[in-house]
Amino acid sequence: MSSVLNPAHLRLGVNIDHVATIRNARGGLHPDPARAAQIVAQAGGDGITVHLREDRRHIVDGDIQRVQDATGLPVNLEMAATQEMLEIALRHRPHAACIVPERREERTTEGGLDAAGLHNQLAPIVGRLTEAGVRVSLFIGPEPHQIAAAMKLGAPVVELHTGEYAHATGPDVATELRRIADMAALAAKNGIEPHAGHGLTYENVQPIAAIPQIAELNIGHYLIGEAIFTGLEASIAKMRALMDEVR
Ligand SMILES: CC(=O)[C@@H](O)[C@H](O)COP(=O)(O)O
Ligand SMILES: NCC(=O)COP(=O)(O)O
Repeated sequence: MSSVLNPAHLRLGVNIDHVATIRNARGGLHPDPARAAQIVAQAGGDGITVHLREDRRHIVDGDIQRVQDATGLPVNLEMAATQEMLEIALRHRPHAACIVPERREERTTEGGLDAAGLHNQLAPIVGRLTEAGVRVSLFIGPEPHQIAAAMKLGAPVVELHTGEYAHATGPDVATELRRIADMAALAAKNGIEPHAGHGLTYENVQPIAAIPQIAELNIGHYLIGEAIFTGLEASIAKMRALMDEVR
């Protein structure tokens, strides 16, 4: 059976950006994101995610190759839809590239990509990456018109932004969860592999992990934060166990 319809194993991509945030606080080499990637592999992570931001606030250009060389795990490069990032992605040819919206002044990626409104800007980027053998993903909000736009662009993957779910309280939690579940089902029905991520924690991961069509979660900030207290291997193992409990 296709992995879109029944992903046997919910993959965990670990975003190691914030290892670089700590490194950059002192401008040296420690802690090294490449070493973090090796620990992700030891801990049973299925992939490494890095977001090369235009302002290089965490991962920097030289990290990409070092992270790619550190393990045999697939690397998912998150990138803005710019010529500069396209050239970098084509040079490194990661397993996957997830196109994300970026605003320099934002604290984090606050919403999804407007794949519908940016069709003309995204189409050549999706095309060039696809030709280069890179699996393209679009980081979108859980909205039907964004799934339709991803279909029109021929993206094989969408990553549903879980930030609004993660920040919701009271009855809004169920509403946000339903939006994500419905859009995961819609994506899968249309042959697009749904992933999810942003703001996921030990407390909120299980309802998302239980959505049967979702094939991969990308989790970063919380895992790196927990690693300060328990170690990176232990924080990943605990997240993995929580995901496995519901699949
Ligand atoms: C797109 C996304 O969600 C990630 O890139 C992740 O959150 C990285 O951290 P910052 O958003 O804090 O840069
Ligand atoms: N695409 C989401 C991601 O990579 C991790 O987001 P977060 O867990 O750092 O919020």
